[in-house]
Amino acid sequence: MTKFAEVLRKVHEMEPRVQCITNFVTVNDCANIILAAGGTPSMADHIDEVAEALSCVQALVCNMGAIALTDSMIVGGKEANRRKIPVVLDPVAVGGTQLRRDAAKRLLEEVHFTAIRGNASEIRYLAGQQTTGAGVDVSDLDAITEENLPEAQEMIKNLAKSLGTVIAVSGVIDLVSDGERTMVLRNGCATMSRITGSGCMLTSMIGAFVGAAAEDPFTATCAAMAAMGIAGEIAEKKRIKNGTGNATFRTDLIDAVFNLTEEELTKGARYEIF
Ligand SMILES: Nc1ncnc2c1ncn2[C@@H]1O[C@H](COP(=O)(O)OP(=O)(O)O)[C@@H](O)[C@H]1O
Ligand SMILES: Cc1ncsc1CCOP(=O)(O)O
Ligand SMILES: [Mg+2]
Repeated sequence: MTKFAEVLRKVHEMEPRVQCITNFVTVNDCANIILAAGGTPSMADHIDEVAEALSCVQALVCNMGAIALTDSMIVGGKEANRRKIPVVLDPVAVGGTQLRRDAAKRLLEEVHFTAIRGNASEIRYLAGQQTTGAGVDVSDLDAITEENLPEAQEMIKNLAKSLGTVIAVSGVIDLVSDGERTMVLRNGCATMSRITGSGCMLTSMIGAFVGAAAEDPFTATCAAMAAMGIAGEIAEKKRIKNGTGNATFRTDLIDAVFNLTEEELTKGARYEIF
């Protein structure tokens, strides 16, 4: 069995509780994907309860889609740091508005994140690059391609080093780096970008995986990226077979995570490590 399978087994055995401060667009999907992966979600996000609620969780996920809850994320993130609970950030549309740029600056100054997962526009913005972000989605100009892969690998490696965190970029090609190791993953399918929430769900799953395998957040993040991509491929096969659309795909994606076996994860993961 691979290390990915070991991480999945830990998630199933530990059933980590993952607290999410997240947006109202995809909150239900985030809760269900954590359950599908074997964890337990807690959506406590009020500033007056967020720190106290952390007393019984294994990971905190801060999703900037909930931009009005930035203060809750800072209070919760600091308390999680104090308790040595991993914190994962999803920098939704981070370069898009001044409010989000300021929020990201505050979050990165005040909270140490174990992992940050975004699309290429979001991660390139955090790396200080000029971006052409299209709201919550990646812009074509920022996307990671076979042509710009060496540059993108260098970019996330440097960002991971400078922030002391695991950086994960999702898209057609996924990349993960902790500043030393960098993994390129090639799972998933285009329909994943035709539902809202695949990114938020992935970040929530990283929360569950990092919560269960806190000793190796790089491998835990890679395992979550591979698991989500393979689940997307399983859901896509069903969609093509049954002629269904994006609404059923969303349900099938969650089902595929629920039913994902260690063997499927081991055999299905397409990755290279650098
Ligand atoms: N065209 C694609 N081909 C393969 N996988 C994709 C594609 N678009 C998105 N994904 C997958 O969908 C998930 C969400 O990624 P992404 O769409 O980049 O996030 P976001 O919704 O935050 O922009 C990831 O698992 C990613 O690998
Ligand atoms: C549409 C939208 N608007 C604010 S948050 C959000 C959800 C973004 O979800 P994802 O990045 O997972 O598609
Ligand atoms: Mg997103």
